[in-house]
Amino acid sequence: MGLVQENVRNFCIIAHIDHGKSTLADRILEFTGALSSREMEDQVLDSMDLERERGITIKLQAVRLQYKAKDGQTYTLNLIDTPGHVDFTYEVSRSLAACEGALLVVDAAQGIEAQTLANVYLALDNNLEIIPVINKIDLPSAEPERVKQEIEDVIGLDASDAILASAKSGLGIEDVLEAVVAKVPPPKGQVEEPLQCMIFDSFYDAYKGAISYVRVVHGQVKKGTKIKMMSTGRTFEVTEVGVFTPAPRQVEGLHAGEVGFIVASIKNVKDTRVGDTITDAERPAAEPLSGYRQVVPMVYCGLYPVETNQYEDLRDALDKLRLNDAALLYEPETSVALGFGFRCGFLGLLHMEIIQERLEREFDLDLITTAPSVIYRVNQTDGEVVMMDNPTKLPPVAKIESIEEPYVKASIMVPTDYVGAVMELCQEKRGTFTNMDYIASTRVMLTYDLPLAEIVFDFFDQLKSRTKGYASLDYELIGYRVSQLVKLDILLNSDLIDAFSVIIHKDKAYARGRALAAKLRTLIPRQMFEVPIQAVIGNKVIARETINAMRKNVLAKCYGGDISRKRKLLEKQKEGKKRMKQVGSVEIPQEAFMAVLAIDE
Ligand SMILES: Nc1nc2c(ncn2[C@@H]2O[C@H](COP(=O)(O)OP(=O)(O)OP(=O)(O)O)[C@@H](O)[C@H]2O)c(=O)[nH]1
Repeated sequence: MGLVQENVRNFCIIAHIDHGKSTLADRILEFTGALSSREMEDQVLDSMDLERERGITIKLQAVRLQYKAKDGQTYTLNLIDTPGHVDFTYEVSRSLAACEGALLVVDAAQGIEAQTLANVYLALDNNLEIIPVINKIDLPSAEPERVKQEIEDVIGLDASDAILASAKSGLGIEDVLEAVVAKVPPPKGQVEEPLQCMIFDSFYDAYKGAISYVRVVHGQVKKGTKIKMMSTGRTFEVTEVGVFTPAPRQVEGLHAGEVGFIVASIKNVKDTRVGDTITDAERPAAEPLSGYRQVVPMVYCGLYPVETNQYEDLRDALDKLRLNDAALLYEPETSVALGFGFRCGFLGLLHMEIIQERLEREFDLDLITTAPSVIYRVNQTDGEVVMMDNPTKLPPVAKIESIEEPYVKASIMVPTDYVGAVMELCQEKRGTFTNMDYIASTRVMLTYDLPLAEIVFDFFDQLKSRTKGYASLDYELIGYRVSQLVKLDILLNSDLIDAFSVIIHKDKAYARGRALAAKLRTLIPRQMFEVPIQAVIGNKVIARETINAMRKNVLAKCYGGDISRKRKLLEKQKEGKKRMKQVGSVEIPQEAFMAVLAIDE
């Protein structure tokens, strides 16, 4: 097998979002003849519709390519795609662990960004050979020399022979492939040893069940092998092994050092957890590969159907999405205001938005989403510690000793001109300054400890708008800290609307309560009677607004008028109704539930 492994190269592409990772991957596929240019009309590696629309990579994939190098030999290249967004860092780290090398793509006009660095550190942790590629050199604003210098200064990599490329025009692609062959080491594993494969991604196929993308580290796997998932102990029989070229193609077997997929009539992606080790059930490895961890959702929100009769449909839709997304969590919950729905857990805000959009678009559901919340740790006076993902579940004040909230270490990279703006924002968001590093002379890396809850609100949007889009952000969880937190409730017509409740820092509660009450007054239409809106903390009312009673009946002016006009009006009202939720005695439009998020302080 030695000879085969010698000619295998497993590599991935790491980059900040939009620096051209997918475009470069497409060019590589095209160059190696895996796809004709006609097939390249759409970017291939980003396959989901939503991904294409948002221009981001959500699911990573692996493609096997044959490349005839200038040395006359043919190499098997496995290109593993990685997601570019901070929500999916764990998936990035697993796909890196499946490789020996990484192309570090940096935009020649933008230079290094926060996620470039984050990904480079992940790659270094995994001992990957890093090949710098400076992309978009066709742009008039490209400054490859400055970017080279940045790579050397900031990352400490030798960038003197960084490849200059334009994924758009196809320039430098052969140089990239030659560098992969020359610099990325071949895989080392032993075919004779017991099987150890790492799952770096999985997806659900309606006919074949859950399919695992794997890197075989030691041993071999083929059709008929009885495999065991080392984190759960569950066993399955392999029905198919194969590779993507990018079309799926069955192969005889996968051996140490190779990358491919395994099908084994697995009903649920929960059994093919990213990071888990697959071994041979009859000759198991002594230990799993290192680095596996279970992904934990960081952000929770309630999802409720606007029409109560869509509850079952919502459950079915979540079941279906979950098949393909092991990171999505949900459990039934009931809200006094909204009825039956689900509490859902997500990796981050982007993940949450993607799931919401898919539910509405692919499953045609009308949803109400409650404000996202992080998980708080409540230390009760009786000594019990409760993890709480829903503000309505907060124990009564008398039972609370203290509340802790999750904190992140945020790294923000920004041109020096905007340092003041970023510091001001971090201050407003209760951040604690920890560090500032100059990167070249024009840019700065700021580090802050920030409450995750503040990032979850509108931090990223604010950061972008206050720096004209120049700042980039990366963050990682660093633990829990005690904070002065209170629960802010909203009463409509004296009824507590649980879906509006939020946990918030004491110092911000008054401003938020006032703003929220004022906002709701503009969003909730007049009813037949006067509706008071109150923001309360505990028993204390901190803000009050009033929605005046409706004066006219819409139909009143139609009496005696022509019938079609009347019908039109009724239709219109019905349309409007669809987006309304009857809560107690008041009708609340869908936007109101998200308004909690959109308040500027
Ligand atoms: N001018 C120019 N534009 C490029 C080049 N490479 C990529 N782009 C453009 O840059 C944008 C982002 O490219 P993508 O390949 O989607 O970026 P990405 O890094 O894959 O982004 P994610 O998949 O979201 O991580 C697209 O509009 C590309 O057309 C290049 O060499 N030159």
